[in-house]
Amino acid sequence: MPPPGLAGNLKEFEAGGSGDWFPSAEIRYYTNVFVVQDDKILLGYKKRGLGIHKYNGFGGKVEPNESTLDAALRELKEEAGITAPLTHAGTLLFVVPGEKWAHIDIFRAEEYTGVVTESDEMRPKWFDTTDIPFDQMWDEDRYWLPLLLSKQSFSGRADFEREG
Ligand SMILES: CNc1ncnc2c1ncn2[C@@H]1O[C@H](COP(=O)(O)OP(=O)(O)OP(=O)(O)O)[C@@H](O)[C@H]1O
Repeated sequence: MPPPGLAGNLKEFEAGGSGDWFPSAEIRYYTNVFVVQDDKILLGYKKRGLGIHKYNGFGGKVEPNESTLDAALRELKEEAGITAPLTHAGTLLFVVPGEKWAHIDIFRAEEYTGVVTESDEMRPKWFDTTDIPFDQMWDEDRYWLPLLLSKQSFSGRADFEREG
């Protein structure tokens, strides 16, 4: 069974839905971009804000009147200083009690232009794909990042308890 709220149910989901699977919650849209070249993956060490002190792809909130792809390109440029042709890799939904739901579109790039540059928000670092620092990443990344690396499209939902 597909994760609730995904796989074709987006229209009902956005409308607030009904029944057990669709508690009324506002949704916030995010992007996340991973550059993969040969056996290396580019991650960023988050210096401030949501996910501080974790490694992640480059991304952020989709602004009003901006497409998800445009948002992904903008954040990649702002946070890592590069531009890249992006392929949609998967979609994730994160649910935290009492917070807006986070809908994250994840992209993969295999080439880029520009010079990888540290920003106020992110310190970029290349890792071997066999040595990804999952213990310094969001807990659920270990489940779907291997799918991104093997180019299998994915969708998933993770429900978190509140910190503490
Ligand atoms: C809960 N599980 C999660 N697992 C993995 N990644 C997660 C995540 N929850 C959020 N993310 C990512 O974290 C970044 C936050 O971005 P965030 O700094 O808030 O956005 P933005 O750059 O717009 O911030 P400013 O408002 O400019 O500070 C963004 O890439 C988003 O995709």
